[in-house]
Amino acid sequence: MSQQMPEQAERKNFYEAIGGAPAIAAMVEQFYQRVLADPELKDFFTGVPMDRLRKMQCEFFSAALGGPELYKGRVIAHAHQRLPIERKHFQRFVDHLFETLAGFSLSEQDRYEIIARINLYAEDVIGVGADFGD
Ligand code: HEM
Repeated sequence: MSQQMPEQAERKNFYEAIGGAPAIAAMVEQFYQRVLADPELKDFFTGVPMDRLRKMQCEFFSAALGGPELYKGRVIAHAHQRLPIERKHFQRFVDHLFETLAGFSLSEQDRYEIIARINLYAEDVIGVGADFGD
């Protein structure tokens, strides 16, 4: 095989691509500025200690993007189980993440791949405490 795809052949380490721990911290900071400025989302965070949440999110994103930090927070489903988060809230949250990532050294494809990873948690976050339908 003469053709190789060095970056695509293995699961890409986005943690390195984005610029490691300092970039993750800056990204999380900018991300929550957006989330807390969103009238559809900000009320979810009333009374939440944001310093702890930012720290937890730094750990979470580092781990999710292939970095060395361990996520030491609660299981994602447990952390959100009392919150009435609907799909539309989740979508806005992810849209803010996508927009925030645009300010970092990632291609558009990288950003879509990161969003795809984060979307894996949708069912853990949405509706656990909101929708007892059927
Ligand atoms: C994939 C999407 C999401 C991920 C990966 C995520 C991740 C996290 C993490 C790591 C924590 C900290 C857990 C801990 O304190 O141990 C947390 C807490 C929290 N998240 Fe999310 N989250 C997501 C979506 C959302 C959405 C859509 C909302 C609301 C619109 C939301 C609202 C909150 C709130 C209010 C807390 C604090 C809960 C508390 O301290 O009781 N999250 N989330």
